[in-house]
Amino acid sequence: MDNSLLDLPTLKDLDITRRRVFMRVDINSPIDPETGKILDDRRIRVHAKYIKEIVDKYEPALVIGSHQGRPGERDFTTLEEHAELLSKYSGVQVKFVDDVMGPAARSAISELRPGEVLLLDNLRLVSEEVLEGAPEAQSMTVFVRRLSGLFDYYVNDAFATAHRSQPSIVGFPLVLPSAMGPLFEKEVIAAAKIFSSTSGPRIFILGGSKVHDLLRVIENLVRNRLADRILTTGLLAQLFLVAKGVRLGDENVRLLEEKNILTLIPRARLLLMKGAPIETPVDVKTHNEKDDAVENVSITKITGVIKDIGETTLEIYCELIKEASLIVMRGPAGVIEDSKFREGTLKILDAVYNSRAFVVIAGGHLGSMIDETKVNDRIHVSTGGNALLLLLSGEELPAIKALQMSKSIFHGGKR
Ligand SMILES: Nc1ncnc2c1ncn2[C@@H]1O[C@H](COP(=O)(O)OP(=O)(O)O)[C@@H](O)[C@H]1O
Ligand SMILES: O=C(OP(=O)(O)O)[C@H](O)COP(=O)(O)O
Repeated sequence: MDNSLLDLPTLKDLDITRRRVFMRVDINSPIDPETGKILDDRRIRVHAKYIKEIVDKYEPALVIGSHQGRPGERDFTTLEEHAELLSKYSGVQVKFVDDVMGPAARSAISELRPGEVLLLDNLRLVSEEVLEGAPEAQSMTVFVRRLSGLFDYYVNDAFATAHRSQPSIVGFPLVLPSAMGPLFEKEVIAAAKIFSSTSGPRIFILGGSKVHDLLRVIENLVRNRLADRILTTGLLAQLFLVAKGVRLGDENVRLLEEKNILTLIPRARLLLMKGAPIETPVDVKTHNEKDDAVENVSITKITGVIKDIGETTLEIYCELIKEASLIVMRGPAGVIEDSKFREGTLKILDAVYNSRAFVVIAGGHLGSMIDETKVNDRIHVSTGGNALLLLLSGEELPAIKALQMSKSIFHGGKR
């Protein structure tokens, strides 16, 4: 990893005391698909602590923005509950406006006084925020042009979204003096130490549902020879099973098709043919919706919808985990929203806690499954998922590039 990351501008390089600040955070959280309520508020708790510190130290008029889910997905919600939880955990009253850049948001921002905090609604309610583009183009969006004039400074504390080249991440740094926030800084410092702290087998346990990002991570890991073993779980495992010629059954293939994952098969096959150290499950837990039955089946005899990795796979993966000196785990092994399919993730986490390895646990859903009492100096729990993995695997993250551009445009920043 590039050590120049540690030269990114920080809050010490700006003078935000009692000034107007727009801070991008990532309080994107797992959501109960039935009730729309937040299932786990770990990211909110972490950000609340830093928001309190910033308010106490600098008393800015602090406007916070975050996304939640993606349009069209069931976790795409408004941020009202997030504001309540931020207030509860920070002890600072966090106002909420159900608008992003319209008249209601702009007047709430203008009326905000030093020492007060306002949360805007889900930034992805603005269609421009969902599109990726170069920083120069994003700085010209209506979104950035409408809001930037209302602020003196921009702070990016959304490390977990640092891999998205979206306006709230890369647009504002080009038009406002900018810095990374305290959580972003902590994550970058921790990431810089990860590979230097180990020698010996490096095992990546990769799962969850964001398969496009993960395939890019795996390609980088393989190209840069950073992984000795990659244990796949979740929807990622299904991609590699299909790439190996395993028949998953119509229901599972349909889900992969809906998520546009089947288009990735040629790239997955190429990795396998190159001899990439990618392991796939030998059995899975399936759910049969007709009779609500849960079965543990071999991958040669799959019926029903795959919801978790199977028992034999767990035994093998847990055995392999014992060999590791570095473990990077990202994404749950199964559909953890349903308690019947949490076992794979929980048992792997247990093996990881009990290993001798230096451990990195990355991402929102996985973070929600950790047992905080097991976390010690050997275990780094990152708020970032794919952002951290892309950084570790050698990519330049758009958020970091934009902060570097900002530093050269505004010469470090003080206004
Ligand atoms: N076999 C599976 N089928 C469908 N979804 C899965 C499967 N395994 C895991 N998932 C889903 O992956 C999602 C979490 O993935 P992701 O967002 O990539 O993780 P994180 O938030 O930790 O970065 C969860 O909503 C979970 O239901
Ligand atoms: O949860 C996130 O990423 P992650 O699943 O890689 O941890 C971030 O909030 C980014 O969300 P996105 O992948 O919808 O851009």
